[in-house]
Amino acid sequence: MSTEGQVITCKAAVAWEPNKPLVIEDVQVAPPQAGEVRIKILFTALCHTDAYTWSGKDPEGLFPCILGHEAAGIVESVGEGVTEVQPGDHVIPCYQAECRECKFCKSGKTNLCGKVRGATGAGVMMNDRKSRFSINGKPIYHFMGTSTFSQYTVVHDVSVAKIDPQAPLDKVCLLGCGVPTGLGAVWNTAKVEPGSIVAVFGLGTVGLAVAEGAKAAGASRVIGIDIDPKKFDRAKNFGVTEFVNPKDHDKPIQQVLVDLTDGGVDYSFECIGNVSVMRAALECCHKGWGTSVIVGVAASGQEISTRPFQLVTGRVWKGTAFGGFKSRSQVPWLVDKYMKKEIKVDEYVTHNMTLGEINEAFRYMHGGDCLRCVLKMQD
Ligand SMILES: NC(=O)C1=CN([C@@H]2O[C@H](COP(=O)(O)OP(=O)(O)OC[C@H]3O[C@@H](n4cnc5c(N)ncnc54)[C@H](O)[C@@H]3O)[C@@H](O)[C@H]2O)C=CC1
Ligand SMILES: N[C@@H](CCC(=O)N[C@@H](CSC=O)C(=O)NCC(=O)O)C(=O)O
Ligand SMILES: [Zn+2]
Ligand SMILES: [Zn+2]
Repeated sequence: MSTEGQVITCKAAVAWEPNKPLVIEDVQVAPPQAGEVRIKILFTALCHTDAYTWSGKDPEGLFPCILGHEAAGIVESVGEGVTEVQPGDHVIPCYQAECRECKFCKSGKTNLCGKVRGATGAGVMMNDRKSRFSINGKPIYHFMGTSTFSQYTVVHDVSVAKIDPQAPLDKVCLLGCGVPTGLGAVWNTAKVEPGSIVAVFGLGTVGLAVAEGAKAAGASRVIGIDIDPKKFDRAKNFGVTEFVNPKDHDKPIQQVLVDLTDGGVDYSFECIGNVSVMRAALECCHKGWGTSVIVGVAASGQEISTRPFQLVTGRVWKGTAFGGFKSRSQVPWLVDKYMKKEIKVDEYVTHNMTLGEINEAFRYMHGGDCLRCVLKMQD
């Protein structure tokens, strides 16, 4: 029986308050309005950014909300005026929209899109500035324009990437955030050249994807830095050629790296969200040209600092969101690359669980062995 035009009641994990366990609730999901798409979510992974907002440290965090932004599913119904997807299409919801019409999209200089960002940051849909989620009439905020910890979600049409229907959704859900972020930080933001020396701070999913991207770009050395020595063995499979544990050294880690590389690395990537490490990542770069890319998300109130002399003498400090990928245009391309075995995805999935086990899944995520935990969303 078609559910088009009907309110759907389904299960979702609701964050009622910061840091309190998520609660599986029966949630009412309203039909999509003009320019909106309702998606049946089949699989979602957990990302550290979900945990960050849940912790209460995200200045944009609103409660109660439905978190989640790394997922894949099938279009259930579309609102008026939606032309690029239809019911039955396999899709990845994209927290970074791409409208192709706004000043940002037309600039050719960024993957950021301005069309719906104001609404997604306020936890509502652009049309009427209201939520499509409610529990017995009480509105529940959206998150990052995706809210994939729900069996059904409503997103803006500019936030939907249509993908190859043959692609396994329990794997390609990862292409909604962490893996593209690392690959794109190397390919789009830094534009690493063959022969470069690269330093990757933090060997979680994002850092490993940076290493994978650097290897593919022809880097001569990929130095992985992590305080957890358990990370090193696995990282070799993703392209890391050398390991440094800051705990093994008395000197500041930037000095250790400068000494190891005859003056500094060509490119560094901070994939942790720690502002002291961001400084070290900049200062381990080679004088005259070294570029450091901030990928990690630091909490509200945190600030970066360095001596301006570091920049005067030619080092460059950059940041990246979703690895600079244009979501609707390039996520399908990434799925195709995965299908052709040109990029890894399966290797990042270390745990598979269900929506009902989501609190336990977050505990695994914070444990050292987990890269990505994928939740099966439907019963
Ligand atoms: N800019 C963007 O578009 C995106 C940013 N992120 C952010 O990227 C960051 C990394 O994400 P994941 O890889 O999933 O996290 P993760 O927690 O799996 O990996 C972080 C790694 O850093 C290591 N680490 C922690 N403190 C360290 C220190 N002081 N020195 C060296 N290593 C240290 C940990 O042992 C861990 O291996 C998070 O902050 C996340 O929010 C995630 C996705 C997109
Ligand atoms: N609301 C947060 C923003 C955190 C942030 O920087 N998010 C990244 C994506 S992290 C994904 O896992 C991003 O792409 N930012 C660009 C954007 O438009 O949000 C805060 O204020 O700290
Ligand atoms: Zn993420
Ligand atoms: Zn746009």
